[in-house]
Amino acid sequence: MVFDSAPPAFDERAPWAWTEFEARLRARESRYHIHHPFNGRLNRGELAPFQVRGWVANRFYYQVRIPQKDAAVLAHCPDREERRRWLERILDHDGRGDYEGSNAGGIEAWSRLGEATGLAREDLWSHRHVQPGVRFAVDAYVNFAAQSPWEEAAISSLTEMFAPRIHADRLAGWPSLYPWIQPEGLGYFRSRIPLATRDVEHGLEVARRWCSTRARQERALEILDFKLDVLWCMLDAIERAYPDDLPEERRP
Ligand SMILES: O=C(O)c1cc(C(=O)O)c2c(n1)C(=O)C(=O)c1cc(C(=O)O)[nH]c1-2
Repeated sequence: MVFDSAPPAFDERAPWAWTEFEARLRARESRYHIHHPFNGRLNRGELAPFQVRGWVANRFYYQVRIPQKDAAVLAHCPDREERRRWLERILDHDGRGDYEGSNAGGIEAWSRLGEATGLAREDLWSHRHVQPGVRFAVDAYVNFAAQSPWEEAAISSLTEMFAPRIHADRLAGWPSLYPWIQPEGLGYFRSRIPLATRDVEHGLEVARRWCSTRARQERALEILDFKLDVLWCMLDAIERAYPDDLPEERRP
């Protein structure tokens, strides 16, 4: 009996075929922050300017930490070709050359979004509006990448499978819903659609190669759930910080 209940010494289950595994990864879209109530209000144009500014200021903390997360991935990656590809992600955010024009990078583009919503540059860059829950969630993501095999960290970036739609929603809706936001500020969302698509292609290649057993495939789904929780917690904290009746003097 003891032998019957002991865990198997090795995983006897066959891995899912790639199409089945990929479909299971993609099905996690149902937990993406696109479905968070705060994102719903944001994209239906229901938020006041101070709530949009609160979202932009808090999300900026994610933006500035992403290249550090990607540097942690690089630090663990022993393969030169893979590092070359991954390095692009850091440059996409930190920029190339000067801080003007189309190569200025995602952080600079997000800071233009901040200015377009009326946030002072100093308010954005000082992170003075960043909520504890946002900081904890984002830092958890960076720490995960710092402590995991690079393939697992690559898999955690696969929430980007679902990001092109959320960026496209903003581009389609915001100009008429929030006419007070200068349209040049939306450049970040436009730039991310092709980059997210390229990143996901690479992330899926890594997942396909790394997840050669059912146990690793299940681990990948857990990792994706963790990252979905990071994004969801960020919006929970932002929603809580900026209720409709927030006193005037505490509004960003
Ligand atoms: O606006 C969004 O909803 C959203 C979501 C995500 C995501 O799914 O993690 C990213 C981004 N934007 C984004 O702009 C971005 O550069 C990015 C990088 C990563 C990552 O995990 O490496 N996710 C995301």
